[in-house]
Amino acid sequence: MGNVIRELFSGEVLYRQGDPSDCAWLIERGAVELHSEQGRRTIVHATLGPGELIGELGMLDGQPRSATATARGPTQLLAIDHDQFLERLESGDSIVRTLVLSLLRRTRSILASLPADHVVPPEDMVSESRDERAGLDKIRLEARLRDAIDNHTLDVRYQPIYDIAEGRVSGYEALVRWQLPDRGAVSPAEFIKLAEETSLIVPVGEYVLDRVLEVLTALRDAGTTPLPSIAVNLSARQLVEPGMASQIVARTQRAHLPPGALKLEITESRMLDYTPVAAVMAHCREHGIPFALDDFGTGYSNLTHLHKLDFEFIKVDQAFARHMFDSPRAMAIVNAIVAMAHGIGAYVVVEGVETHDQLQRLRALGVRYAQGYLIGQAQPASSVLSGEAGRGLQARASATG
Ligand SMILES: Nc1ncnc2c1ncn2[C@@H]1O[C@@H]2COP(=O)(O)O[C@H]2[C@H]1O
Repeated sequence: MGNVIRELFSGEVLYRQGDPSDCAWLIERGAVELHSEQGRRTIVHATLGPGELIGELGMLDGQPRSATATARGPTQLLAIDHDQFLERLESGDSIVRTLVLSLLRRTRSILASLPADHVVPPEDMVSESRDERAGLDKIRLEARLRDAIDNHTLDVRYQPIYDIAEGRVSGYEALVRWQLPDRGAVSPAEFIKLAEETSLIVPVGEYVLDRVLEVLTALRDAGTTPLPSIAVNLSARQLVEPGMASQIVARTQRAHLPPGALKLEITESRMLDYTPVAAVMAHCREHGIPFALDDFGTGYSNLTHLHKLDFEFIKVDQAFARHMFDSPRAMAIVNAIVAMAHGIGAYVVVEGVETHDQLQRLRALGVRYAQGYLIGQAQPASSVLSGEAGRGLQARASATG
């Protein structure tokens, strides 16, 4: 992945007519003039400004650049990745694909037949509908996400998980956070969903995995015993992405970590094809990587998952802990999940634990693990490394235990 954000000085050439096409660009600031040589004449086709795309023709059909692009004044551009765009086009509706490709062919033939002195005035080219603006915003966010991965500005935080039976923090869940200077926090739901639309989700997953393996390795090297486990969230879609599982296994083996140090939490927001997921899970498990089913009891995280796939941990959605005392039904459901989990040899982790009363009740129900604000919020790697992330809160959680 090259530079996602490109700054050009006035007069700098972005590319020349005839150059190979690798990506398109969104103009963020400044202006770009497009011109081509026809015989001895230089024809200026247009000068494009903020919010406009350039280079989309070559990106779409791989033909060489139809014109030379030169910055007029200091200009900032965002790269639109060729592979990601094509993945979207290929996974899109075949009717939309046909229309886009037909428009592309037609545009090329119109451009080829324009009189030599024809200049497209900028106002004729811009018609930003609401849909188009939403598309540009997505392009921007995606480009910045690629930039964040390249420049390591995604933040991984660690939320402690409390082992109720042993009375200590025994592990963490890694949670990825993304802060943009001009936008504030971008919710993981938004950027993970965006990344999942293309294979960009693979480098996001690898990024988090690498940070987690760094923390585990540092803890091990510092002689921390017992070594806490750290869980990484992956969607089943991510897990079956070609090469993902072998990458996970290879990286974990390279780190020489004991079995169980790295866990994977499967989050699911849609229906699954179980066979490939089961195969990948079996492969990881053989290499000492256990699995947790996340958000159990909501959305698509259902009994069929437990029937078809083998999980070592079931994470009960926080809604159940929250309503345990005001709803006997919620309490009965947690109870039933614990009984079921024991029946299939899995441990239960209840999320969203906020009070000592909840913790006490979960202990009485035989729940093994708790996670939530009572135990601790997500904290930086430095607190995990210093032991701080578990210690004080652990004392608090066990105070009434
Ligand atoms: N006549 C034109 N008016 C506006 N933009 C153009 C014109 N001709 C080419 N372009 C843009 O200039 C880009 C040059 O590289 P591409 O051929 O990849 O994609 C082209 C379009 O984005």
